[in-house]
Amino acid sequence: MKIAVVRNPIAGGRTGQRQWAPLLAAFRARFPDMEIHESRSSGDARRLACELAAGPYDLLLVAGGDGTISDVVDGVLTSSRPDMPLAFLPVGTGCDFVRNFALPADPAALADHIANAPLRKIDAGLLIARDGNGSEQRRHFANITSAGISGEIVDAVNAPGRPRILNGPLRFLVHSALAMLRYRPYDFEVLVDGMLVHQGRLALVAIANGGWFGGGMHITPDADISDGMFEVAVMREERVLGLLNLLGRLHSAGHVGHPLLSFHRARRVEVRPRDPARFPIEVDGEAPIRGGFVAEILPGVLTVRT
Ligand SMILES: Nc1ncnc2c1ncn2[C@@H]1O[C@H](COP(=O)(O)OP(=O)(O)OP(=O)(O)O)[C@@H](O)[C@H]1O
Repeated sequence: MKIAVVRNPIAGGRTGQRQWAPLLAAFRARFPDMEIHESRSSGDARRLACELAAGPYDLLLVAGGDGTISDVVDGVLTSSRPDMPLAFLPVGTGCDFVRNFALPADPAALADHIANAPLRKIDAGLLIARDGNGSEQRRHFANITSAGISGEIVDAVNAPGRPRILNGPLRFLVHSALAMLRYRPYDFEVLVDGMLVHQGRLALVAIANGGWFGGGMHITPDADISDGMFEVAVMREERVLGLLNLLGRLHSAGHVGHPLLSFHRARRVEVRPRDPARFPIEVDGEAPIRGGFVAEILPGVLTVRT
């Protein structure tokens, strides 16, 4: 099997560096001809994946976190070979997307698993957004697109130019707390397959292919990456304390059944904010866009070996 690895050398920070050496050794032992290609800047994994998908490979192995997987998925799906098989080496801070697969933690076991796993098809999402100038942006995503307080947190965590005194989970925690202190609910409409399911003040809407975001928060426990549908969670909490309480329950999925939450299944979701300029969207843990958007499920477009 001819394998090209797309590696983000900064994914996971110092922990990611430590995880990489044993992974590399185990995969080199299993696949001696494996090639390694490193992303050079933010978003560069997208270019690499697009180029490598057109190359003589049987598999692209993504070594990175959710942002890297998202870039690679967008690169492959916009390449000349969108059915290029993908597999994942989790080296990141949150690594939420890979939680949808029961991957072995041990590097040698993971290499064996990938060598023997069958190819299968899973869904991906397509985000279509309009920026302040009205120009359209399209972006594929692997896991979850969400907007509201989550967009604000991810925006703050990833903001360029912020001193990186804090790293990894602690950085996420501090920025979450700061975003909560500043919290004002967002005013928007959510349409699910053309039906208005909410209009007014919301904390968060999550449009999910997979089940987890925010480093292990099980926001959409019923999400299935191969059912051809999004699972949509709408959170209507307006008070900071109530929101903290709800977010605190997410890791154990203890939010399900809460009166201020509703879940929907859909192929197409439209989100229309009253104030697009104050409306950060996060896509697979990155915050590239602001404003209103449409998300469409693309059933079975990704080929994975997991
Ligand atoms: N060479 C590079 N230099 C700087 N940034 C890079 C480079 N390569 C990729 N990136 C960017 O690094 C960011 C973080 O990557 P990634 O999301 O994979 O890791 P993570 O944040 O540690 O993990 P997770 O998203 O699972 O929490 C992404 O926005 C990606 O575009």
